[in-house]
Amino acid sequence: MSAAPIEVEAQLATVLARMRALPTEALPVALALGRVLREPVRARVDIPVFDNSAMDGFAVRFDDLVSLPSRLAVVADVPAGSALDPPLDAGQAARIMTGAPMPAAADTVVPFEDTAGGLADSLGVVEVVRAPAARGRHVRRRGEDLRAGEPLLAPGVRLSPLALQAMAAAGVAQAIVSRRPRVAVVSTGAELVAAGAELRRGQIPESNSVLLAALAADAGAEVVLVRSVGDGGDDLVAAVAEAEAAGADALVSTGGVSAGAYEPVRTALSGTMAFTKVAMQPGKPQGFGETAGGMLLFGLPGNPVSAAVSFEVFVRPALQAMQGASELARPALRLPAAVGWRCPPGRRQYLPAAIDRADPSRWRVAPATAGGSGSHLAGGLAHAEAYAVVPAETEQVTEGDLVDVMVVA
Ligand SMILES: Nc1nc2c(c(=O)[nH]1)N[C@H]1C(S)=C(S)[C@@H](COP(=O)(O)OP(=O)(O)OC[C@H]3O[C@@H](n4cnc5c(N)ncnc54)[C@H](O)[C@@H]3O)O[C@H]1N2
Ligand code: MOO
Repeated sequence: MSAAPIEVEAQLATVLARMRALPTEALPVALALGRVLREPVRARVDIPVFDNSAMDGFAVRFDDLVSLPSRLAVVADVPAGSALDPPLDAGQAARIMTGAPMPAAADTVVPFEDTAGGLADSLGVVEVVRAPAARGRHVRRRGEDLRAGEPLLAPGVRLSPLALQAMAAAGVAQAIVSRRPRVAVVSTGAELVAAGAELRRGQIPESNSVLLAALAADAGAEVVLVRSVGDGGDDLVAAVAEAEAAGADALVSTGGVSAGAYEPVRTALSGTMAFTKVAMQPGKPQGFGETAGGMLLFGLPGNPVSAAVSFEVFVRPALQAMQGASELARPALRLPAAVGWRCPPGRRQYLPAAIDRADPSRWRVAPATAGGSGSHLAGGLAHAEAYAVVPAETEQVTEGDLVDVMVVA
């Protein structure tokens, strides 16, 4: 562990170089939320599908409204879903509802509100009292949003509820998406007991597996195994075998990668993982490798904040790449610091942070805890929604300095 630490980008490049895209699967659009699209989607139908009314009222010929009030004979009734296309002569109108197809003979819609009788007196003769501003008013044109065959979504997009709606509206029934990465989470440490259990001296609640399983699921993964093992390497090796048997694409462990006497990951997995010091705080010791069977191994440091930051910096981009996502990074902002804080010398700082939104036109970033950047300050994560990312050369952030912010919530 005496070699000089390597840059974050160098370690990330090592990780990403090993990534292979997972297989694809076809899913009904309604089940594709959060999946990464792997094939382009084109509209199958026009949006709107046909010229239709934007208002409840009357489909008319604009030329019939040159002098007001204008009395027109209502010769048809066209509800939404109707296939009718009633012919209209001069002086005739059709009652029409929002979303119903425009009669080919009409060019404009007059809402009920602009007639003398309104809905109550709408099947007989309509007296138009206010004219639409122009021909075509209140008519939604076929294909004005999107035409059948036009591109709708590109591969690499993670499907949001809005994107799913657009697909369905364009008549697309299924999406070709990435299979979810299968992730196993293994905490190591003899001191760890399940949260809520009685603690004897030396023991602490196990929290990293909760964190990492949630982060993995949030990154689109299926968590196939969660284990907490002691410091004996055998249990860890058994957990690795169990993860492979469960078909895991990646195993994310925490703890046991630094310089102590009992480091199960470093010792038991030394043949399959490389251990590195990375110039970041927290998250300095990192392990990464791959089993003979092709399961990726991420050996993250055990300190809770170190585990959280390491996941963001290395594991999340890797899971994104496996899914074929075009965007590997979290959204980034540059915000002024609300207060000053100290930074570790020579290591890029990832400080759990909260965003002060009091002034909507000037968000500011502040440390999530008063305690600063200690990697053991798990309680501070309760209020963290971002990391302030400060270059290795910076020793002090001063109030008002612009800081890079990685938004994670
Ligand atoms: N002599 C040195 N000691 C340490 C170095 C070093 O360079 N030289 N690096 C320090 C840094 S930086 C970190 S980070 C840690 C990483 O240590 P490990 O990855 O080996 O992790 P552990 O020692 O097992 O645990 C560290 C810390 O985190 C707590 N922990 C671990 N797992 C969990 C869990 N699942 N849930 C909650 N808390 C957990 C554990 O109790 C320890 O307090 O090493 C430094 N030491
Ligand atoms: O790298 Mo450790 O993660 O500083 O606490």
